[in-house]
Amino acid sequence: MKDEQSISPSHGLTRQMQVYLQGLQGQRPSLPVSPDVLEQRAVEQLSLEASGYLAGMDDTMRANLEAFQRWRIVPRMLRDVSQRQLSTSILKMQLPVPLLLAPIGVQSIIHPEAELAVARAAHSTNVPMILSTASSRTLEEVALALGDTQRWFQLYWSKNPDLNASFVRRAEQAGYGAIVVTLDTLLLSWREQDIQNAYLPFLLGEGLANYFSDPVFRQALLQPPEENPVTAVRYFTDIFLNPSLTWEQLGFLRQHTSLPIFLKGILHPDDACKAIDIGMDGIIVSNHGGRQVGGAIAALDALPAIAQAVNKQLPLLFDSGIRRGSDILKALALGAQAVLLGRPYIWGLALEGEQGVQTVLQNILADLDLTLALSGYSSISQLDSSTLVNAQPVH
Ligand SMILES: Cc1cc2nc3c(=O)[nH]c(=O)nc-3n(C[C@H](O)[C@H](O)[C@H](O)COP(=O)(O)O)c2cc1C
Ligand SMILES: CC(C)CC(=O)C(=O)O
Repeated sequence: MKDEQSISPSHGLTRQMQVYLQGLQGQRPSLPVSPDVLEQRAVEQLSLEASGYLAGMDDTMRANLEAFQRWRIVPRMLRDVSQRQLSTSILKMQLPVPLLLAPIGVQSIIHPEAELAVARAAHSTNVPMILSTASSRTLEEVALALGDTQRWFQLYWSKNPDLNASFVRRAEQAGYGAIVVTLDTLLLSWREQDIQNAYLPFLLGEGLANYFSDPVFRQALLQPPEENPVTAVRYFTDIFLNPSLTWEQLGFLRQHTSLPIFLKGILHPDDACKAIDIGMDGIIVSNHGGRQVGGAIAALDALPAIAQAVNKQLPLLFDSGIRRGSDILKALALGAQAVLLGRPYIWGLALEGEQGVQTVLQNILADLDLTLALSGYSSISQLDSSTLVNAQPVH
């Protein structure tokens, strides 16, 4: 059972009233409601190094946000929207809302409770969490904090096949319901701020909890990471980057798990078709929040052609640039079945820990619920390309 914070069908109205009633008692929301102000406040709170790492790269990130601005919702009137349906199902998984928490590594640089705070907020709101391989807490600890909340495990495919198999085995044992293989980070991009700050958290041993706790990883070392962290970090850097990975090798994963496999980082329709051909279970259209290829296509701009190519043959998810309810609605209208929320929940974590993540989730879902209703839809399943118009800016 979830607590009273979990999302109900009339969540938008309930949340709005709750905030206004608190206002009557002289209480304003402590966390900024506007995503822009939220980001700004989080940046002020974090060290230069952590905020630079979180930001990543500017150019593609800006393109992601601009792409959302070009699509506009065309609201329809008088269609009885008193009951709203936000739930969806992906393969055999029932999602209460079309939203999951994107895998974000190294959360210890943001807040001391890191992924545990996020997991507790995911649990109280009943929003599924995708845990990064590069988490600061082990996948088993996070599973415990999540309780019965749905969880998926994101896999960074290292050069050590036994380690990859071990991660997948551990994820299965800890109740993760899907494996998300991230394809766009086989090398780290040229991140100007991190290079300027001479900062890479992994070199300081941050974000390596799953590695340091893994029997295969430990076996490859002469001394355990607790005794010789420098060598352990060096071994991590030796195996993490894996630019020789090819489509053929994905078959290895199939042999090692019966869990559904999602590929994250697809931006070309031909790659989406390849994923179908080799028997993958789902696709996440994403440009990693603009953090990997500077000058890349905005993820939202890639979505319509991929949705057309996939033609509902497998579930299509989306991330990169989701900031408010209308963004979720737009991505669903363009063919995504659900979206992943990235940085906004981390800004909440930076400012107010578990409570901050919970508030960010409640706000964006309230916004989605109200935007859906005001646009004339009683269910997210009614959204399609006719919901939107592409309004190119006039120069
Ligand atoms: C600080 C940071 C760390 C991330 N770490 C991972 C990761 O470990 N694995 C992964 O697949 N994606 C990672 N991502 C990418 C997110 O999963 C997601 O694709 C991206 O944040 C979505 O864009 P948005 O932040 O604009 O919503 C990371 C993103 C950020 C901001
Ligand atoms: C390099 C990863 C371990 C973390 C990540 O995906 C990111 O920083 O974007």
